Amino acid sequence: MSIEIPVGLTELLQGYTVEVLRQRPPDLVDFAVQYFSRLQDTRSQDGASGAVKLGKGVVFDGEPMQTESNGDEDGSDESDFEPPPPSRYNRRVSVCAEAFNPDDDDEADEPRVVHPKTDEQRCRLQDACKDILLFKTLEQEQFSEVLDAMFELRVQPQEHVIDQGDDGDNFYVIERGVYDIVVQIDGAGKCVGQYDNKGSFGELALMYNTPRAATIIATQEGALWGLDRATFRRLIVKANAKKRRLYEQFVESVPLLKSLELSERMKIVDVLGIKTFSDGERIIVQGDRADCFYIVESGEVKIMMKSKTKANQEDNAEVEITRCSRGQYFGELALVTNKPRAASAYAVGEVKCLVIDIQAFERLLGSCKEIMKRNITHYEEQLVALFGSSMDLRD
Ligand SMILES: Nc1ncnc2c1ncn2[C@@H]1O[C@@H]2COP(=O)(O)O[C@H]2[C@H]1O
Ligand SMILES: Nc1ncnc2c1ncn2[C@@H]1O[C@@H]2COP(=O)(O)O[C@H]2[C@H]1O
Repeated sequence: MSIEIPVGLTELLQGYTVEVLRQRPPDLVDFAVQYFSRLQDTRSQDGASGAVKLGKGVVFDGEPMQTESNGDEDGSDESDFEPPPPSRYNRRVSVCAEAFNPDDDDEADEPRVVHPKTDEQRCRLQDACKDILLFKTLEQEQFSEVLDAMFELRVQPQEHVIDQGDDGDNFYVIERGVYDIVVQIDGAGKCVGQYDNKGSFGELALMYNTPRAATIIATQEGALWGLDRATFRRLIVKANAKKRRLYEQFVESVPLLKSLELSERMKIVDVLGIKTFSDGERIIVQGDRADCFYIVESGEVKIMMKSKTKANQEDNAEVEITRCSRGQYFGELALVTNKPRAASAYAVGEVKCLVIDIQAFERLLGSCKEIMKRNITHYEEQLVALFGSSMDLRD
């Protein structure tokens, strides 16, 4: 007997499930009542009759729905659609309303945003974006769309690029400059980190429809590339939905992450990038400054350290310390101790790693640091066994 699934049922339940995972309400039934009542209210406000439009309308932590115009009314041609760069001084003032619904196909109809660039600008933009983890899971065509939509902006010392609590307007990629990350803790602003001439910020408010989670202040004159909220949601959030499907299960199986809540693991999936390395490629260089953390998804990684024995020190020989395979992590030590990389890492055969940047590591893996710290003792024992002398790996 074949069962016919009513049109809209999958989307309806998916929307509800995503909200549950996002908000983790204590009572699922109460939450369902609230969710579906709001959905119905939104539908009647919209005068919607047939298919249920999920996601865009149901908000629990904000105000009623505010849909973005698709800008198509004037019938303008995609290719000559050229909006002015969204202004940082002209922020959305209401709490943004779209719920997290990456599978909403309607966004595919929104006009493509294009900010024309000179060859010189495009070169600088490509260089700034080459290591941005959130872009690593985009198809080539989507990545080109993102680059087309980005716009350049200059910032002055002490300028606030983002203020905590504001609505999210843009995502930013750093071309140059140093930026403090300031978070309000117990009523006082605390600098919790810094971006130093690379990286990106401003993704959280756009991904989860939440107010900005930190204030970002330029400490010197700098240059940024902005990506508007609509393009970010249409391309990056959508690619993230695919990433969740691909990596959720794997991330569940990583021993280090077992102690985290499901929603925390999903947040890790949302911000991670995927990098592949060919046989023999150096992934980490001993002595370098650290800016990310790795989990092996496939293949094997060889950890090598410059020898500490006198005889070998002269020819600077590297000694193999250990290998990491699927589900194991490396590159955490320098992030935990604030020291340079303690060893080098090389791909053995083709290797695929999940990569998490230092800011996301600090924000999302804080509670795993104890496990990592305990492992340092094991590292020290390994080094004693290999080199015959102890080494101080701690901060
Ligand atoms: N510890 C942190 N807490 C919150 N946001 C952070 C932190 N470190 C970096 N950020 C970035 O600061 C940004 C502020 O705006 P968003 O909340 O949109 O996205 C945030 C992150 O990209
Ligand atoms: N015995 C060891 N000593 C130091 N690093 C090790 C050892 N075994 C594995 N590693 C990994 O090698 C990585 C090199 O970069 P990090 O210092 O950031 O983090 C290090 C650890 O993750």
